[in-house]
Amino acid sequence: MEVLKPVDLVGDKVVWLDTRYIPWKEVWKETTDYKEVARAIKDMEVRGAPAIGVAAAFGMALAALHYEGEDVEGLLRRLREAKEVLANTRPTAVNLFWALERVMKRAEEATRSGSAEAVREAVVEEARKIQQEDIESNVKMGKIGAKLIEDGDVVLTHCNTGSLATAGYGTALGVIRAAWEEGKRIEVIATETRPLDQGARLTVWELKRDGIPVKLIADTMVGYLMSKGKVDKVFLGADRILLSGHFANKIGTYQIAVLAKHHGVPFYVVAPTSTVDPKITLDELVIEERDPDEVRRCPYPFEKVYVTVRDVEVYNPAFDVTPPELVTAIITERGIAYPPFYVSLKKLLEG
Ligand SMILES: CSC[C@H]1O[C@H](OP(=O)(O)O)[C@H](O)[C@@H]1O
Repeated sequence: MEVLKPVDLVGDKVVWLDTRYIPWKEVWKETTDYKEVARAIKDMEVRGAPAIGVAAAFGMALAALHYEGEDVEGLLRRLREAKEVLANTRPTAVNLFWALERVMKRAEEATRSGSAEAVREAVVEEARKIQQEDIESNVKMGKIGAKLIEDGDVVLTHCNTGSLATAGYGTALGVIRAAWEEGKRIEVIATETRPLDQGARLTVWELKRDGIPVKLIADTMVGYLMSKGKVDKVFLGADRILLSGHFANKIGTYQIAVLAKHHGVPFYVVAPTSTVDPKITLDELVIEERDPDEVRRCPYPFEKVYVTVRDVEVYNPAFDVTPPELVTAIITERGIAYPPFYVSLKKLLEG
């Protein structure tokens, strides 16, 4: 199945697909400037927790490759500046911060060699490893999660968790792809996922390319379809998972989880262990608030079209938090975590 790498490091450039134009057209961009990579993450040209981690790592690679001096201290200063800029793009997906820490740690370890060239090579190598590990974990999660899908299932998914949100193949969509590739005749129900329509624009586009049957619904239709027995299982992604099993994901996830619990529909989260954050507690979890105009307007590139009165006040949290009691299981590349999650997730992290 053809999957896209939404962001890649090609020579000394970062190349990415501006997903805001999908499904109308594929607009590819490139830059040698880490600040431009940061802007692309902030503007959600590159989006999806794993993909923004990979993009941030490649941003650090640009900072290293385009630092002209040969003094190691100067190069480390440049990398710390880049890390700060990239870390200030979006606050919720832990993959971004985990990737930046990993690349910075590798750079500092490489200074023992004393040469700026060794530091540059180490940074590029670590960024590529992060990309490759994400692709490999997507495929492993796909195989593990596909066992939970039966032939004939109708699977609901929310937002976009495919190869436009990861280094390739996808998390929840990776599970759906794997089940399809195993010959299971499934059908997907994709929610539109207002206000930026990642489901209507990206998930539908990906599944159509894969030839996987998909029906698009408005976010408001989930409860009705579950009440009519039209949904067999829910599979969706995550941006940050706590050891308690609480997880942040695209706004609208929590209400789907409540409806799934009420209607006895199994509710599965699919995410690599790099999305689990063992360091913070629930009250430290930051939910990104985005531009109110995203709710007042159509999504890019029709953002000049308002769907309401221009000065209406707005709430625009980009994510919500779902409690563990609403989660059937969490599928990772290391295995499936079942409640109690503070035990099962810890065990998976300890490998
Ligand atoms: C595998 S993507 C995980 C996660 O990231 C998305 O957020 P966004 O589109 O704002 O970057 C969404 O919450 C997905 O479930």
